[in-house]
Amino acid sequence: MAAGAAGCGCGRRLVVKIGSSTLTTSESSIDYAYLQTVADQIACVKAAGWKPIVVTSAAIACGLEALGIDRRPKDMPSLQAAASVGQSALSAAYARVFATHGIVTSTVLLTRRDTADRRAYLHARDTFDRLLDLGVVPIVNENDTISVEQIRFGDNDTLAALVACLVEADLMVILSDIEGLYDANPHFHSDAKLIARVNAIGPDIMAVAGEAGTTVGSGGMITKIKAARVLMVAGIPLVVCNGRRAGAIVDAAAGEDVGTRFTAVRKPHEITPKKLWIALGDAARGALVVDDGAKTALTCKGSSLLSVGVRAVEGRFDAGDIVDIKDGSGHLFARGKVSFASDEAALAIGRTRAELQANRLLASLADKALVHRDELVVFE
Ligand SMILES: Nc1ncnc2c1ncn2[C@@H]1O[C@H](COP(=O)(O)OP(=O)(O)O)[C@@H](O)[C@H]1O
Ligand SMILES: N[C@@H](CCC(=O)OP(=O)(O)O)C(=O)O
Repeated sequence: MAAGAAGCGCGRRLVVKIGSSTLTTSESSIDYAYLQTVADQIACVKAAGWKPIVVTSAAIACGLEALGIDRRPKDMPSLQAAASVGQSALSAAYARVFATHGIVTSTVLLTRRDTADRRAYLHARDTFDRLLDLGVVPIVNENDTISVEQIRFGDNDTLAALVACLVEADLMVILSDIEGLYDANPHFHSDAKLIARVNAIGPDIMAVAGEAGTTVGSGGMITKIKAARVLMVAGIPLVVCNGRRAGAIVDAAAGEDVGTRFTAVRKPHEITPKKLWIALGDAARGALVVDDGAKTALTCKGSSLLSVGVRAVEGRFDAGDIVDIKDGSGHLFARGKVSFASDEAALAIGRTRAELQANRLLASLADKALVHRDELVVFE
């Protein structure tokens, strides 16, 4: 890291996500010396004008350490209890390392539900705005202690992407235990090569990230790619790099070549709070498989998805649920809020508007798009 390499951030917003596997030692306890180096770097980019937010994992690891539990339990109440113990220790550790630079930190614990409706979303955004105005470095984690399956993100890559979109960040950096995205998991493929830049996420990129991550972390590379997919829609660059590399945050903020940089080449689509919720906020209840014509209409023309271009309906869902939208080869390229329940959709697919109108049972579906473009997020 060169002196002054952080460049002038000029009030630009930076979200730094630190994964469990990076923040913990091989014994799964918090690496406090490492945490200090993170604070040193964040103080450096802050001094250069950036407004940083840290999304941190490892409350559970921290709690297990404090409770003297060696093996990570599998049941939710034990994990939630560990998170409850660990989160305060984690917050205190961050407060301590940042205090050495005279920086005040705050704790922000979020669940999916906190961003589910526009009001909650705006409240969260106002709080971040005020904290950043006050010069505070917010330390964000999922509220693991109260999050149950339906309202939890589970991994912090998704949470960090949500925070980055919420605050309209200028850059997000994921500090992981690996140099970046490789063309195969290097833990299993010794000849795997680092991919320095990704400009589009197609089936090829999804395929290389398919294998599971470490036992400490919960996301692996696939959740980072999914986060990148949403950030690309929002026009926010993402760097995934090795958090143990000296000066990683400073170099990533300065735009130097470090790890894998994901950038959207096309003009970013507008990502509204509603679209962000569709992209990240809720698990998909099913999927629609579309033909090539429908894919082109969605990706190139910004059209709504009409029944006529849908080839198959997967899973059971109600009107208003979130569904994945895949092409004929199974590649997920969009998500949306569906206007019909799965049984209605199964009857309507492949039919034109005129055919729906002519059918007494299906006529009520003729005037609605299966997924309206205002409720559709296209990743390509
Ligand atoms: N193509 C790939 N390139 C790099 N890492 C990969 C790839 N596929 C799977 N992985 C796995 O993802 C891991 C990083 O994810 P994870 O362990 O969840 O870390 P974190 O705690 O930083 O989120 C790597 O250590 C590696 O095992
Ligand atoms: N919220 C959890 C961390 C979840 C987690 O491990 O996420 P990740 O680092 O993205 O694999 C915790 O603080 O323990």
